[in-house]
Amino acid sequence: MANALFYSSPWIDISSSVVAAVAVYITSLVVYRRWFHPLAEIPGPFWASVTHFYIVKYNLFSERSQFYLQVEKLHRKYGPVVRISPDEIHLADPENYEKLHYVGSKAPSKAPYFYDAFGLKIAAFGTTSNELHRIRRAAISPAFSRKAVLQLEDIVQEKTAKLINRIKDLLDEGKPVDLHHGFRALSVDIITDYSFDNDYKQLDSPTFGSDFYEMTSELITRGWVLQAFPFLLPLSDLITLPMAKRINGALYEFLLFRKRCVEQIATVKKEIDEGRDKSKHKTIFHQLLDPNASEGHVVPNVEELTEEMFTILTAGGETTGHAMTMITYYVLSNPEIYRKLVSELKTAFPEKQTTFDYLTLEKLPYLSSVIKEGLRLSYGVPGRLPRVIETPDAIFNGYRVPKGTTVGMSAWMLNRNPQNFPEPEQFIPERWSDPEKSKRLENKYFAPFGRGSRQCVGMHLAYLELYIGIGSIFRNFDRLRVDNFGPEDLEFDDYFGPFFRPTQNKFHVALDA
Ligand code: HEM
Repeated sequence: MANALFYSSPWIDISSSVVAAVAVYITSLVVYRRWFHPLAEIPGPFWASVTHFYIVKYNLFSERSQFYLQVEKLHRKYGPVVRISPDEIHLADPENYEKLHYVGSKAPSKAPYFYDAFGLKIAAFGTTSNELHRIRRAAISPAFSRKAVLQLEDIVQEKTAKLINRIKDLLDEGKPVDLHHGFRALSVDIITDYSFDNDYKQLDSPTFGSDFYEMTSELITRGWVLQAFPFLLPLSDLITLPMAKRINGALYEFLLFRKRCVEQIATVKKEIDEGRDKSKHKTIFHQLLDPNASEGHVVPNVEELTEEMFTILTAGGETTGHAMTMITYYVLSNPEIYRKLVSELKTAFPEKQTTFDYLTLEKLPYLSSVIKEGLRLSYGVPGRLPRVIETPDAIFNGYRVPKGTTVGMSAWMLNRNPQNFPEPEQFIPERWSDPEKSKRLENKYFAPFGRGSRQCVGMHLAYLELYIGIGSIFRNFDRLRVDNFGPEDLEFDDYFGPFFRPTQNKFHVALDA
């Protein structure tokens, strides 16, 4: 009797029907995605063709976030075009880079599923609409032109001299110097001085502001969580400072940092509006708030300013600091390269001095080759930059790819292509010494700052910092050695930028005996 009741329960009938309907839906979806989808012909693993969780698995549920390495393995197995999710493909052939990254209203746009997770939808970096990007980019570009950036040279010189003095003091005391954090402190102090005329003084901190780096590293990992579960994004906006304090220390520090940015923006804007501004130099704000900054310049509102500033502070610190760290590591690990670089700098600047002018530095051929090779091997943004095809069809290596498909290429693969960079894992500045060959590589096969309309806006500033930072270090110190850091410590996780684990040794230098 009880069994009869059980079997005839309407709830059981409904739930069985729901389960059956879900099973039919999932099966049909899998069959469609794998065999009937417009990308069905594109090779790749079965699971990648049927579910987006193929990528999520590598980003979130693996020991390390190294999907960029998995993509490399897939290309080795399946060829130059690989399907990495139901509606996304990845390309390995460098010839495709300029088909994907160019200037124009029909150029592939940034993929919303990927970039919305950064929570910066109205900033030049985060916006996925080409039209909105054109407006946002026009607002910030004048502040980062080569001309505008050259006016900043004094700031870069002053901060670099400060770092050099800190290094000298520590070496005199017989202590190793933490250049992993030292270079990041340099970039953060430069960008905050440039932005607010008020730097974060990380170069004065005994640890070079390592807590700021720890906070960024801890929080950056959450980007992939928000990408996998986008419904969490609006919820994360509801977290207040007191709530964050209870939930997670890094989150609390991050919200404080964001609050501080907003307050600084409000103060600077008010001072400029009321004519009380006493800045020592023209900041990014002066540029952004000046309606005559450039033709057609639209002054951003406070919300837009906040997002732009926040992007600039986070994009401008870690990337350049990381490149300087890697360049210094590779030079010190190769005695012949170290000797050649120091010799070129000594010839150009016979006297030891505190400032080394940029216009002279950027003309030094060996230093330029060292910087290019360092940018190649530091992989500023190592993983793919996913773009959505905006034209009816695109063709990559013979495969027809319809409008709306997400297509990506990565610096990790581009910079290690053995046809363009033989012995790709070796640091060989000489590969850039022939001007014609170097130009060909730079024009077509090398894009550390991206390419096209979404190319890095901070590129001129980054070069200014790299030339002055690297030039000053190696003109001042010709007897450094790497301290307790080896090739195994170079392995990184991809959280849009390359990040090292807390357990890995950080790059330190000491005086050679
Ligand atoms: C060595 C240093 C740097 C490297 C390797 C680098 C690399 C890149 C790359 C690859 C992109 C394209 C990202 C994408 O398509 O999603 C990018 C964009 C961007 N970078 Fe940099 N960057 C560096 C320094 C800087 C600096 C110093 C700043 C700040 C002033 C900055 C601000 C930005 C911004 C705002 C964008 C977005 C541009 C847009 O979409 O219009 N970067 N960067």
